[in-house]
Amino acid sequence: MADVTARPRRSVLYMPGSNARAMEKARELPADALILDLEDAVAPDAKEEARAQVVAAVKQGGYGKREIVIRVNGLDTPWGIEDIKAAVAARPDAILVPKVNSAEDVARAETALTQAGAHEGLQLWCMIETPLAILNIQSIAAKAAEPRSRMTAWVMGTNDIAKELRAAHTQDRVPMLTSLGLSIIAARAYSIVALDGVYNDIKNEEGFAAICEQGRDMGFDGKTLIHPSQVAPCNTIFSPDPETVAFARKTIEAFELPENKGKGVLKVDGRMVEILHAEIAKRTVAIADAIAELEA
Ligand SMILES: CC(C)(COP(=O)(O)OP(=O)(O)OC[C@H]1O[C@@H](n2cnc3c(N)ncnc32)[C@H](O)[C@@H]1OP(=O)(O)O)[C@@H](O)C(=O)NCCC(=O)NCCSC(=O)C[C@H](O)C(=O)O
Ligand SMILES: [Mg+2]
Repeated sequence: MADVTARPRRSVLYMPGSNARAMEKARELPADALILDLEDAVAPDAKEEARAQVVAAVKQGGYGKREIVIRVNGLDTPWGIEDIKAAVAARPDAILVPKVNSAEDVARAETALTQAGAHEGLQLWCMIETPLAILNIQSIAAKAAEPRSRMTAWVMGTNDIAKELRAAHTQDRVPMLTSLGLSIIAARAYSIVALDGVYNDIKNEEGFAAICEQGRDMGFDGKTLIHPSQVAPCNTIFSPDPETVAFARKTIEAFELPENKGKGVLKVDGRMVEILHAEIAKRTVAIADAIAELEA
């Protein structure tokens, strides 16, 4: 699988697959990625109709450079396998499987994608949202290192985590930090993209910004969203700021100067930079360039 980790995923907007207007409106929204949901946002009676609508919307296209993800129902539900077959046939960028509990669940999802005729490059995204997933986090992550693995990204399901833990949704997210932290550590250890969970209080702009900053500072690549009003602030918060990008370019240039060849530590603008900072700088510049290209 090609390296897809430097692609911007600052803002990843969910919408119910039963909501045709939302899927239409999403063609105009500046979200980096869209999740067309067949799972929890769709009532049981509406599952088949939503599946048909999502497939039609993805086949119709018009989403530009936005990454298109279909969240299917769990493989143990009455809809899961049919969702996967229909979703694979629509050729999205990724299929998101909910409530992954173990490495075996990842293997089952990979097999289901293969049996459904998944195209080369189709990614598998997994929801991390159960206590078992947190307990099994390293073995789940290790599946990404297997040859031909499609698993590239994790999405934190903070509503389900709060439900399962009987934890409160507090603004500081203290009850959630163990789950978020372990997931980030495992994702980073196995080069998996990590996306933060949703913020339910749509009207609370200050609270949303604070929680975006917290997720960014923990290391998340971006955040999942539920409403168009959350897209622009989220893009801003998860974009590297211009000063950081300028300093990153200077750092890379400094290490490339002939007189600095072979050096492990330098001073740039009065700050110590080591080779590890040059590596961080390269990623910052790659993300900034990818954002510029996406927004061009
Ligand atoms: C939460 C909502 C039900 C609110 O809907 P509504 O009251 O219609 O909102 P607005 O009137 O403010 O909408 C204004 C316009 O924006 C469009 N809209 C709204 N939401 C979306 C969206 N998500 N994507 C695209 N467009 C959207 C409306 O159509 C209006 O458009 P216009 O006609 O031009 O005026 C609703 O926002 C919603 O359904 N949100 C997504 C809910 C969802 O998908 N939930 C599932 C994922 S969350 C989850 O399960 C995470 C995880 O599993 C976990 O465990 O945590
Ligand atoms: Mg969930």
